[in-house]
Amino acid sequence: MSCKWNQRKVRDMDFFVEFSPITIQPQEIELKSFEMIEEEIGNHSFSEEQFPIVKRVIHTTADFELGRSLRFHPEAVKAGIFAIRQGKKIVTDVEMVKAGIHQSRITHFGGQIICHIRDEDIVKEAKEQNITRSILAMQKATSQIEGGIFAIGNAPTALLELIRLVKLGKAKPDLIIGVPVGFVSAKEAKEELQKLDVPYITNQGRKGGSPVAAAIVNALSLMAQQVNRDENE
Ligand SMILES: C/C1=C2N=C(/C=C3N=C(/C(C)=C4\N[C@@](C)([C@@H]5N=C1[C@](C)(CCC(=O)O)[C@H]5CC(=O)O)[C@@](C)(CC(=O)O)[C@@H]4CCC(=O)O)[C@@](C)(CC(=O)O)[C@@H]\3CCC(=O)O)C(C)(C)[C@@H]/2CCC(=O)O
Repeated sequence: MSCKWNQRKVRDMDFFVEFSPITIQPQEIELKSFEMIEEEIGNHSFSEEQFPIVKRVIHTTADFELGRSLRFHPEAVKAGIFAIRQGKKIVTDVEMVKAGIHQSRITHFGGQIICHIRDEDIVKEAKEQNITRSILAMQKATSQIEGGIFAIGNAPTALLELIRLVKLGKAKPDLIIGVPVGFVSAKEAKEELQKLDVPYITNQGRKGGSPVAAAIVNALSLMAQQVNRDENE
């Protein structure tokens, strides 16, 4: 499908929506969405490499304020793309993040997505210790893998524990995607993350969530694929 063809289709979208919504192709809907996001976002200071991630988060949430609240460590995008292309593991805090990640784009590079929140040992130990499963799941993941991408979209305690483990030298992630949502400790955990000298992608404030974390990984995996294509040309 050529680019010109796509652009014409997008311009013709109003016609399709009005007269024949059933004929709209999924790709066309996504293209139209991204066109609308670019039109509506206005001035911003995100770099060329950061902007595709911002756009995908807005696309997922329809929330410009959330998109604009994203914050990037200067090395974050490069580190994320590199880790995916190296087939590094992706650790998620909850199953919702794992489910939202475009799996084949990760496995294509030899990568794997891991989530320990439902592991029997984690459930049992959390009850015994009376602490969150999220904390224990992070401890388990960091004890088993070197580097990797940690994508946290739900649990503030997962992010706080990961930060603690990094500070102790017990974890050295290639990238931390820290966008937990909510009222208790979510905002504060993200502020702490921005003090670390580890590549991170986060946002300011209470907003976030599993779809946001998954969207960020998906944007990075698309970019990793593009780098591969560019190198093979
Ligand atoms: C405090 C927690 C919050 N959870 C939120 C929102 C959602 N959580 C869903 C589900 C199904 C799960 N949440 C747990 C991770 C569970 N949630 C918590 C904890 C109590 C503590 C986490 C923390 O403070 O860091 C956490 C339990 C734990 O021991 O870690 C989950 C494990 C609960 C469970 O089933 O036992 C579970 C994840 C299960 C899995 O992946 O297998 C929701 C889908 C619930 C819903 O809305 O129906 C939802 C998902 C939101 C998202 O985008 O991910 C909050 C609101 C974020 C809240 C944290 C903030 C707050 O309360 O202020």
